[in-house]
Amino acid sequence: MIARIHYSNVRVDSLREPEPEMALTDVRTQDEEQEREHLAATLRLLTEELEQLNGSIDKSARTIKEQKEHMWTYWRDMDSAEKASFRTEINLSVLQGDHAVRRRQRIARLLESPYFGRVDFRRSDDDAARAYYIGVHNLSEPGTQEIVVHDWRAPVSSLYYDFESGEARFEAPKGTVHGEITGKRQYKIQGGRLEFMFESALNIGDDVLQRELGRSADDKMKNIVATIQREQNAVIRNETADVLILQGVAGSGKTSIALHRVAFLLYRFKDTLSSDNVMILSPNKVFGDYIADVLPELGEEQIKEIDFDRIAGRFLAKVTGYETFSEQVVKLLDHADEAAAQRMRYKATPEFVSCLDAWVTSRADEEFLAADIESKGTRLTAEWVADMFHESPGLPVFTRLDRVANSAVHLLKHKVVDRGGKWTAADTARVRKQVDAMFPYRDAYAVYKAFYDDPDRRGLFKPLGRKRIEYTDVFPLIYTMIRTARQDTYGHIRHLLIDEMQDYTPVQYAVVRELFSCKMTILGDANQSVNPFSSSSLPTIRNIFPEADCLELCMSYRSTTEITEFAQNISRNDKFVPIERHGPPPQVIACTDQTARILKLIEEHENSDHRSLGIICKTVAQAEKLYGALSKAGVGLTFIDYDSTAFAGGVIITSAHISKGLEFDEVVVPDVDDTNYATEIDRCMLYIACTRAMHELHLTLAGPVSRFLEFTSQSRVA
Ligand SMILES: Nc1ncnc2c1ncn2[C@@H]1O[C@H](COP(=O)(O)OP(=O)(O)OP(=O)(O)O)[C@@H](O)[C@H]1O
Repeated sequence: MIARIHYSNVRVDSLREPEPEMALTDVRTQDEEQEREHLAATLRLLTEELEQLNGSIDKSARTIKEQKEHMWTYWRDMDSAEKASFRTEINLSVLQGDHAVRRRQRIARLLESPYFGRVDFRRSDDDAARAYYIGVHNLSEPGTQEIVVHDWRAPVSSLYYDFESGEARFEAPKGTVHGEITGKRQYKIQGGRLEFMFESALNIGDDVLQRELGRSADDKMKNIVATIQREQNAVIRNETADVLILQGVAGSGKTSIALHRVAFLLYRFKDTLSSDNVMILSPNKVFGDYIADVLPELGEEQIKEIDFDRIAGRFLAKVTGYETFSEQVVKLLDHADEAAAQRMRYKATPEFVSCLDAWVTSRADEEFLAADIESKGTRLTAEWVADMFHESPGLPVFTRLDRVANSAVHLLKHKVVDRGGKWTAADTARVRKQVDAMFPYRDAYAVYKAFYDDPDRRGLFKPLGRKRIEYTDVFPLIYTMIRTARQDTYGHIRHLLIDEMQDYTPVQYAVVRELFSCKMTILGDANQSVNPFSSSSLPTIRNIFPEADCLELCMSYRSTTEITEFAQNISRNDKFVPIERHGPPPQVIACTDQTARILKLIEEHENSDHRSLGIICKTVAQAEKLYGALSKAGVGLTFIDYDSTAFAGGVIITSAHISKGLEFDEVVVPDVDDTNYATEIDRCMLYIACTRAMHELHLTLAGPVSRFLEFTSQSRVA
């Protein structure tokens, strides 16, 4: 085995300098031959490791079974120390078994494709270059511990992503290693077979990237380790930022990169960070399902997910009913009433957060009125109460009131009992009532409501009937709850990912800051807001996190040049750099019977090589109606609405809002007439819908074309 591995770690300088009389094709053949042998040797090593792991997993299972049988047989005769020691032994065996199972999963992945790249690097203090093969996981030769495949996250692997031929360096644990890259190769290995190999002196070769981008969409997001680009690598490997803000145009790989960043951080800080300590704040459950495979593919456990609706549920379930974000978006798409828009705009500013914060915190000083507390002939003076209350100025007001009440109950109860009296639960309740009466508000809801009594703010709080508040009040109210009473936080989370950052307001960020005191990666695209009245711009988010590192991704990878240029005409972003990849131009199809035309597009799709088609309507109601019509015609398609939890392949029908973050080989956008797409929010939806397409985009309409598509007047088809 050792000899095989030594052979495979062939010194590449000998490969690079062919004998003068050798023809180039001979060198290529020789290179390919050596690569095939290297692959075969690596696969042998993996197979041996797999067999060994299978053996140790079987052994672990047998040991656990025997240990359990032994424990049950002698359980009665064991003392508690023996029982505890037995349990520890079994737990240890289970842990070892789990570890071996995880390792086996990694080996199985490597057997499928052991590596995707190689970089030949000569250290400055070395005469010859050495080949470093790079894959999804590490693989070492068991005898020598020599690394045969380097994990893509290892320090040396950054050479592959960051440098072209020539001078290069990487950060090793002992300091910077300088040297020279003498060659780079990329491989496509599938099912253990070398399908192709590229020599690439430059950055991760265009050829491989083009092949990857030209592929059909999967029903799950896939990992991109083989083709991570340099600017993306900078985001993934940033170890220093406590908060990292990533602004990226549609399709620039923000979500992919954020997940790869998590995998990198889990590897880099494996002693202090585990997947249990990382959470993603995602826009919805369908999106959560779509991204669910990326981390497991990279050999990491899936991370927990949360969304703002669930945070709202946790706080408000017992307080009040409330409108959800999606209900707000639906309402806005239906009809944006100016007064509601004004309320949203007002509550979407950083000034609103400061103003609410100042008002809530000053309530304790301005409105708490200490009074005597009396119970069963015993009394605590107002001075005592005031001293007690002012002893903890840093605590939220209701927590301070609780402290006063608890201390008062404690003291009074002792006095009464010392005198031979009795103290009951009703006495405790009476004391609490007296303390509560010293502050004019019963709870956070009352405090929040009173904030709008100020003449300047009248009319800005408008509940939706009894016991139901607008979405725009949900997070201000939760913020008030946090500022007025102690709340449980997500203390165990050490890294939080926030996707779709533009959709969250400063007060939502204020809530996040209170609940998560951890490092964060915040990503989004200002052009993909779904609520123009309350979206946050990059400068706004930067102001909320002044300590953040801000990075930007401008190259878009998802769509063909034709689709990205089309989408740019709907909503321009001058920083946008489309990748050079061509396909058919988007079609705007004017027709009298859109359903019939869409049925024809579905039929064409089913006869094509494409795997997914997204029919993206402006609203969920429109999607549901069209779903009914298409299903009636016998088409098999999946309707996704706000309650859906899973993302499937094939033909999908949904709304633009729900399609955020998803992608399809082909997209159909129905009803692109000027009644349906007329307002700013409609423009956002149209942009989101069009940018979901990877290879083909079709838009259908039956009336005058939307004002946002006037640029297509020359190219419409009937
Ligand atoms: N370096 C890369 N190599 C291969 N594919 C890439 C690369 N970067 C991005 N992609 C692909 O581009 C597509 C878009 O990626 P992703 O969904 O992460 O982008 P995004 O910026 O979050 O998009 P959006 O904001 O529009 O939802 C995906 O198919 C992803 O695999």
